Amino acid sequence: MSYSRQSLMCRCYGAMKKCFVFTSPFLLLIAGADKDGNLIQQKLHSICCMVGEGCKYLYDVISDTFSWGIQHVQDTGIFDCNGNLELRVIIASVVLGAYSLLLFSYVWKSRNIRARIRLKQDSCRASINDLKKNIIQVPSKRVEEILSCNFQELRRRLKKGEVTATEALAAFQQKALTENDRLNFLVEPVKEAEDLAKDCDQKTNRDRPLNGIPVSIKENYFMEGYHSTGGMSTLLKYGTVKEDGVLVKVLKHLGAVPFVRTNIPQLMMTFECSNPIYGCTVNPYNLKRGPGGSSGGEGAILGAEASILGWGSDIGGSLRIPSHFCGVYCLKPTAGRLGSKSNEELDEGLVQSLINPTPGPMARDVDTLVEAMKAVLCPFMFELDPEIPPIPFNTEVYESKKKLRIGYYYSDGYVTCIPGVKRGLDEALEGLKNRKHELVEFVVPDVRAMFSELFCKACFGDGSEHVMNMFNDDMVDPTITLIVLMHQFPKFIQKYLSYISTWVTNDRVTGEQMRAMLGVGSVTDWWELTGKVIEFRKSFLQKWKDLELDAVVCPTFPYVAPPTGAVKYLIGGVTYTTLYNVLNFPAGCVPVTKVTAVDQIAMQDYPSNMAVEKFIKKYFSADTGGLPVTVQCVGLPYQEEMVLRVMKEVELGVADLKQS
Ligand SMILES: CCCCCCCC/C=C\CCCCCCCC(=O)NCC(=O)O
Repeated sequence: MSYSRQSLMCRCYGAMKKCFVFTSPFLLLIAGADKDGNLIQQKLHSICCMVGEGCKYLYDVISDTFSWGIQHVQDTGIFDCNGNLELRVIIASVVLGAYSLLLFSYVWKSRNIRARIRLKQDSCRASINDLKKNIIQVPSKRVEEILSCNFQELRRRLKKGEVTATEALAAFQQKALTENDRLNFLVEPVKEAEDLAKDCDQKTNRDRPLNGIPVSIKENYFMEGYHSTGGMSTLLKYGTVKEDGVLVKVLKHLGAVPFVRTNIPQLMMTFECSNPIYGCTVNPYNLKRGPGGSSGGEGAILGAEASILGWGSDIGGSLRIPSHFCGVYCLKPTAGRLGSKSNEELDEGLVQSLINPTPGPMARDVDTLVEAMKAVLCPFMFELDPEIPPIPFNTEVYESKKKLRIGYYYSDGYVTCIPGVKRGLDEALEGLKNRKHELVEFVVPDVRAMFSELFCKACFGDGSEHVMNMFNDDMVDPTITLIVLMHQFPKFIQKYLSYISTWVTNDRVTGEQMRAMLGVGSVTDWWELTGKVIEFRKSFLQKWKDLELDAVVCPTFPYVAPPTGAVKYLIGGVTYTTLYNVLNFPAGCVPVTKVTAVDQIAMQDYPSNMAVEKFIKKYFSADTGGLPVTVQCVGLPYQEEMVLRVMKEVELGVADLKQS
């Protein structure tokens, strides 16, 4: 069945269900009264007896509710109950029958969904067990030797034939399987990895830029023969992908060996890495905490040093948040620089063109990111996707020794950063100063309005309708139940709830976000929104130009890895990352420090005015020792090389500080 027919059916079913659920209590009230205002108890009773004893309880509840309802109607005198008794019996039976049908269809559907999920889980488990049984045997000393190499060293050894691609693959497979038992970052291994590695071992292939390098790939990347679901089991129905996406094709062409597919949050629009198909991934530094998302599986596998180069994606922070929580490096390029044909359009209809997602690399040092970008920005990719601007990596910008003028800020004006994050930025700035760069304070514009009025409105412009239709045929992960449940209510109730939530949380952003997720009303509204985004970009750019900045360095996120299950209370933090998606500026993360006991004690002075701050105080005052902190380096659109240069400067600056 086509996507659009499927989507139309879901929409109809959803609308009917909503309509029915909200009107039927009134129909039942009308149907339940006879001319004296008494309930048609006997008749209902006999119907219920026919269905069996089990319904008796239901009948009692309904009957009591009717009695109360009718009494209430009579007391208020607004309904004179002179209708036709038989008609009411029919209405009552129809309503009850329809409820039973709905219940039955719900149970049936849930059964099918569970079966679909179980099937996929079984096949993933079998794949993992298969690899465990058949993994190429490499002596453990050799494995350790390979795993201890950085990217440059591993590439050099592979090129010289000192390490074979097959050995490198086996070493990372072994490490990934071991770490996965602890962290659950694996969706499934890539079955053809061994064949790809064997091919890399041919002498004629050794000069390829990524020859023999094992790479991990986020689940939403298209790979022939694999499902790409974004954690939505409903998308399993469309089967496995028929063709590799652009980046996978490019990586294979360059000699890389994709060896595992990694986990994501359900729908990929939050940063709690959990979904009903593949379960919950945890943080390599603290198993009670999350790795972030949506590229959370990538964060965890790289943080656990079970991969050397990974590929994720980002529309609101999905590369940067897991990098920050797991202490790894990443580059979120300008949306467009690596195209959009690698991992998007999981489902037609989920595409909007105002704020675009982008694929990007994740790694364990800046050099790997640089080499990855140099490699993929190649004629082969420009030919495959002519929409990608054919701009190769600008080595001159990256290697320039020119002193830079760098803007910085400690707060974006909304959620205050915890002490460990502030200290991380202190260290990065000190390192940059020591390397003779000029630092300039930078004040960012209103991020609250940016997040709700621009980011949420753009990403959920259809009032989250398309997404909600997908949930009609899926289980909802507990990490997003609340927000999905809220969308079941009619819009006017959601609006009402949004005002209550502003009042309860003492935070206007929560309510504004809820209203923004109700979408825009018309094409005119969408154009207006587009105008606002353009205006926001223009005025930000002007500020940047006025200060003559080369780059900006700032916190990646206001807090470190949160306990699993806590993200729903901490969403406000995303203003730090979403800002650079709305602007479409490239940004990367560099790990700079880890939370200390002193940082934890300093949490006593953390504000607790808004609910989000209270939750931050609750979750980050203890048990955060040793959790990584990164800083975010930002550049102007299409200046990925400048971002990488600043990242390198931060990396070197912080390393110097630690040595001195
Ligand atoms: C209607 C149900 C939607 C449930 C999703 C929760 C929504 C929370 C609202 C806004 C928060 C935005 C957080 C963004 C996190 C980063 C996501 C991201 O970059 N995804 C893109 C990708 O993975 O490619």
